[in-house]
Amino acid sequence: MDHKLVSSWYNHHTSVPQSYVQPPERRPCNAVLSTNKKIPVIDLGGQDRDDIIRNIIISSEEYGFFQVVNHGVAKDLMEETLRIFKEFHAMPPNEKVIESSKDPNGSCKLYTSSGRNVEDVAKYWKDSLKHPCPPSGEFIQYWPEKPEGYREIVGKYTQELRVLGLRILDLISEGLSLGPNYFVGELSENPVVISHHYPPCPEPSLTLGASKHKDPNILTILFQEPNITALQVLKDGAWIPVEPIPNAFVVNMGFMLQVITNGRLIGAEHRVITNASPSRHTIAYFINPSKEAIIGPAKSLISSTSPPIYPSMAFGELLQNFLNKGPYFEPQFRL
Ligand SMILES: O=C(O)CCC(=O)C(=O)O
Ligand SMILES: [Fe+2]
Repeated sequence: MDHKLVSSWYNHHTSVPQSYVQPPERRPCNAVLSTNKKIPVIDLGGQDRDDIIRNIIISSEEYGFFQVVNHGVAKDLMEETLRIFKEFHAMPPNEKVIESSKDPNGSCKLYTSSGRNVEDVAKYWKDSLKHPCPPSGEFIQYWPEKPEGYREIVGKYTQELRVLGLRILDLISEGLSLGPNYFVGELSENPVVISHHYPPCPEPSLTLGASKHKDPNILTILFQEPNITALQVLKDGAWIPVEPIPNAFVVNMGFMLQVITNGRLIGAEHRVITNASPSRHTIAYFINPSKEAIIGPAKSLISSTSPPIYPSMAFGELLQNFLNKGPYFEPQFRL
């Protein structure tokens, strides 16, 4: 694995290897960019709870994305966590492999490109470290021990992100009248954290850091490094760049939330472009259900005038279908 990591070889190249060149229709240089739309920003510290809920629902219906400020996660903890992940990706390749291979069952994983067994038409300019981070503390013995302080800092960060995630889901369930604690328990039991590293790329116009995709989960909370714009959200055929705001988080709905809300909130498609410099790091916190949790339209959202548009299925099975069939899955899955 170590020689395959983009970070291990990118600085020996002045052009991108052919296997990283995207087909013309996917290249950032041929993309239509949105000129007048912006991802909404929501102040979670605002006084008017109803107003916050209204903004969250409108943004989730319209964009499937919003950014949050005054979210309650300490700036120092965000910076510390970003620092520790940056240090991880800067370690020698063999050390990164050792630190991320402690679980024989592979719960903690260091991968490059999409991490899928079957590659897409072209590879992606990215290395990622991924592991579960459940509130029970299970799996922590398989997390990296280096850089020093990793487990303590990432443990603290993921606990705080869980609090924030459940708070946002609570506001969503109130906004949609799903009833209290709708997402507490099996719908949010299996969170995962991924630290993405997008090294500098000599030909950003030809490459992508991550493909166009919907997240296959309930909700994602992303911390992106300031000053580098690379995340783009697809709306009405044009890409909206998600400008980083210092100390803000980007929040997006996953496909499972789209199903639960019977298509009312959208799991928007998004992708990541590359930059000539500097390198970019992001931290994605994914709220995932347990494998057995049944994902289907919430009963309170369906009626004779609003029938279910999706069937119900165990998360494990739904995820497999979603990952195996890719973009063809969603139209097939509709009732
Ligand atoms: O790194 C980013 O900007 C986005 C990552 C992402 O979309 C994901 O992990 O699903
Ligand atoms: Fe994503």
